[in-house]
Amino acid sequence: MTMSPTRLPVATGQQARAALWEIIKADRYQAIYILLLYALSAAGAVALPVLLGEVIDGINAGWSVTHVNIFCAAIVGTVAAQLLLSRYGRLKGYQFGERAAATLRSGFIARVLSLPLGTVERAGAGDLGTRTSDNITQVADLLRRGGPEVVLALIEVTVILAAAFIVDIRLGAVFSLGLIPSALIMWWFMRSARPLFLAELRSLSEGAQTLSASAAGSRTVVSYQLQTIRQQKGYAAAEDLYLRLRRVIRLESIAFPAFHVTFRVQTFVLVFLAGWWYLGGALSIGAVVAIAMLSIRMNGPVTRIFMHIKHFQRATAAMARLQGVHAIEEEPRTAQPRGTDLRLDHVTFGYDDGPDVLHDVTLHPRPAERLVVVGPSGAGKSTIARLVAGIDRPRSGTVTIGGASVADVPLEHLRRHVILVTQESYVFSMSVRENLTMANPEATDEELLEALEKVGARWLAELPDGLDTQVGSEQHVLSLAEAQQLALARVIVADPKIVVLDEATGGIDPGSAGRVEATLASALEGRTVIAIAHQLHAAESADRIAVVDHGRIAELGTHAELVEANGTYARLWRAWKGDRRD
Ligand SMILES: Nc1ncnc2c1ncn2[C@@H]1O[C@H](COP(=O)(O)OP(=O)(O)OP(=O)(O)O)[C@@H](O)[C@H]1O
Repeated sequence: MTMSPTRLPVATGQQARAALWEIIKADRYQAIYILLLYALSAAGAVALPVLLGEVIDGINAGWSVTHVNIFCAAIVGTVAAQLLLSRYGRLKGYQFGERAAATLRSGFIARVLSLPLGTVERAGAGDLGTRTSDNITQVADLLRRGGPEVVLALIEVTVILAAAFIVDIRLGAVFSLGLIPSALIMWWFMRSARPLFLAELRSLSEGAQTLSASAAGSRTVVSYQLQTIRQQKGYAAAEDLYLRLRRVIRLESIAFPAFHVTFRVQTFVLVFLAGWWYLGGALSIGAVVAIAMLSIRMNGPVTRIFMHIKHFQRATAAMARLQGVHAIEEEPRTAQPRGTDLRLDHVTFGYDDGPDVLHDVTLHPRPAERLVVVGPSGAGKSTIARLVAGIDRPRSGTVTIGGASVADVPLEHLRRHVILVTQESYVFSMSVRENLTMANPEATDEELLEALEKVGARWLAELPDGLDTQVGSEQHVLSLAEAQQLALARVIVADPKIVVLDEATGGIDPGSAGRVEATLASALEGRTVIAIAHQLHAAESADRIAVVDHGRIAELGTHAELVEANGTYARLWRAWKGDRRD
């Protein structure tokens, strides 16, 4: 279990904004159409005060009733059209946002799936989990709601200012200048909030990481009595998140009131000036009413912009985390194996910057042999399995299949020949059939049933819809043992040349595990099987046994040879036999 993951990178704000812009640009014709709709709707909205001002001035100037009625009908028509346009524009805006969010989501998932497996694994479930859930949701919300709202609001602001200039050029100028302090506060808030939001998101992901690591490794936590340490780590993560959130709230509690006060002051100054000029005879009463209504109307879009800026900043911080995965170096996998001969030669390996955990390991599993790897906990058995499966790459030495470095073989090619089954069997939320055919879409129902039979999955008979039963976390939940049987059946269906079983029957009760392994062994007859085992029941029947100790192959031979040699294996064997007799 890895308790301290290697963080995935985070892109800069500029890269995040550029990536957002690219997503929007991909649907630019729709974007322009929506902008036009917004502009028309905003123009309709500001036409109301301007027309009303005209009517008031017209009444003062002695317009006829018909004249006034025509103007009033025009006002009603404008309001109705504006309402329809704004509804339709919003609908289009949200649809645009949904499409953009879908592009973002699928792009991110595709990128994560193309990353080196070791990198994804070591990033930890918390980091990846928050990126794929919270962070994507934040950006998607911006694209589908916040973004269209801010654009609409900006257009409204521009149109209101333009209308103010039309009503009276001096008032238009005062109105525009009066917005500068509010704009400066907005700018200051944006600059100060971004690092705080980034820190908040990082803290959130680390909290999630701490929780998921404790949950995933709960058995280790309990057996090593680590509950208090893990609990303290959880409290520390929660405390850190609390402090980060407080900083954000403190900033908001300064910026929001400051913004509202400056905005109110400018409205007051504007209306005061308009009144003053009216009293001095420099402005008509219609213009005063129009400017007062425009300044009241300005409150809506400006407040919306300010409210959404917070979401915009949080979303760009989230986008920076999503874009971060693009900064990870690609490992081009282009090697083409000739055959499936597997070899580990003088392999040395260590995790990240840590010390070597494998030293000069040389192992040549023979075609179709069943090689059981045993050894004490932490000796390096699973690490060998990961190297054979191409998840990690050796620091020195080579792991090859058909002469090509395993870590350089394209994954879709490698998975046809080498499959690793670990104790953590994942059940996909789909039918039992789909869970199996993902390994071989051409497999028939008979082959699937046969595979399930071979791994002892008798529970299938009890499922309401047999192979069509939907399984997974939100459907029919399979137990750990059932999930492992499903994973093993998937291997039989995939029919690869090399199978690496890393404690693959660990979740099945010891009585059944031996039986499942025996049937599995016959099902995998003719394949090279490397089985990593804590229990030695499978060792006796293996073709050869490799004993790993302190990252080295300490012994290699048949059961009889190793018992005869009276070394580590013989000791383990005697202890295991003894335990069994007790
Ligand atoms: N992701 C990781 N990051 C850092 N060190 C790791 C990681 N995984 C394993 N190690 C270390 O590498 C060494 C070998 O671990 P490995 O899991 O291969 O041993 P193992 O023989 O399979 O043990 P077990 O039987 O307990 O699973 C151990 O010292 C372990 O702490």
